[in-house]
Amino acid sequence: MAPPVVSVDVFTNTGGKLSTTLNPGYSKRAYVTFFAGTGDYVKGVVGLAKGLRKVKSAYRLVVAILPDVPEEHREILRSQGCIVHEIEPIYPPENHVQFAMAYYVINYSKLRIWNFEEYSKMVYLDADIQVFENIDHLFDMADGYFYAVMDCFCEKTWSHSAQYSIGYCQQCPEKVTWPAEMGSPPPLYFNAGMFVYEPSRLTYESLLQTLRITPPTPFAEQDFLNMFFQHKYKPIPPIYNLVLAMLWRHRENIELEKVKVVHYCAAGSKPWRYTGKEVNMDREDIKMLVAKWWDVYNDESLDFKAEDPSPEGETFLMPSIMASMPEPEISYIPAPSAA
Ligand SMILES: O=c1ccn([C@@H]2O[C@H](COP(=O)(O)OP(=O)(O)O)[C@@H](O)[C@H]2O)c(=O)[nH]1
Ligand SMILES: OC[C@H]1O[C@H](O[C@@H]2[C@@H](O)[C@H](O)[C@@H](O)[C@H](O)[C@@H]2O)[C@H](O)[C@@H](O)[C@H]1O
Ligand SMILES: [Mn+2]
Repeated sequence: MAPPVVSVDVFTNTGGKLSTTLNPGYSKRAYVTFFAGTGDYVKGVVGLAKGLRKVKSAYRLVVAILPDVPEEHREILRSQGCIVHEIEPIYPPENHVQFAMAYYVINYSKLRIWNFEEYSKMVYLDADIQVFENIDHLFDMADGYFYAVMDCFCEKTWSHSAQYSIGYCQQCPEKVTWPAEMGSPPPLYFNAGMFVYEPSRLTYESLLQTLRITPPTPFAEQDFLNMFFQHKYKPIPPIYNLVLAMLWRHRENIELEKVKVVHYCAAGSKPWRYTGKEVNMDREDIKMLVAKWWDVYNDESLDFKAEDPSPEGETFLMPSIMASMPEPEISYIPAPSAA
């Protein structure tokens, strides 16, 4: 049976402008990405900021950064119109698990973005994502759910898993059916490089509480979020997060010309590190998508200019000054339950 993918087509895209005028509450929306380290991921964030500008997104890009990001990189991001928001790292409980990629350990820090309560809804995008068409309509989806795109289990990064060992993938569940002796098939599993969520102090506290008693697993915060939001998860179509391996694993599930969001997550595909040498990287579709990323990154007309009409009529100076202040230490008093 095909998975119950939510259709997003029903939403008319007003670019957010109209909705903002009609309902001031809509101004509490933003895109958010995560950025750590001294390395070249800063290029990914700059590319993403320019990509969102190119598609005329009505909302700002907040960059949740770890303390290790050097000042010069923070300045580059501010000069590209981003709201730089420092967060403290979050570490998983002590354990000897092997992450699918060693650096995934820092990704638990992503959980801090649930504490961004100045926004009512946010769309999270990895720094290795590019947005080629406006996706502001994602903010109009019903509250109360966690929206993301289903992942693929076919790449070697999944070799630790039961799914991989029997050749099962949720993208083609008929090809290898889940054997009865292995119990019920695993619940739908999303890729955590892109998701739509609602910041909430309560959810944030609960995420941190739960993490304390949850041993880490190979896909780090992605596994954790899948477990935590299992019953709130609603799959959205793969055009909102094209995990590149889908192009050679499940080509029949992808209409490339309709893809709005590309996630350069396959080994060797980060555009700013691309050499074309790794397996599958010499494909024409990959070369085309990497070239499209560079077109946006190199386009000087997409650089932020202070005189640009700011999304939502906000001034650009105020929020970035405020956002770069450390998070206040608030001790949370739970609100009385409505029941
Ligand atoms: O040195 C790093 C590594 C990762 N990231 C952030 O963490 C995300 C997740 O890592 P990555 O996208 O490399 O994982 P993949 O999607 O390739 O599995 C990146 O997109 C960045 O937002 C970062 O800022 N610096
Ligand atoms: O820390 C866990 C990470 O896991 C994810 O990785 C992907 C990616 O590594 C692909 O190459 C795999 O093939 C795919 O299946 C896998 O889920 C997210 O993209 C990233 O944002 C982050 O959450
Ligand atoms: Mn990624």
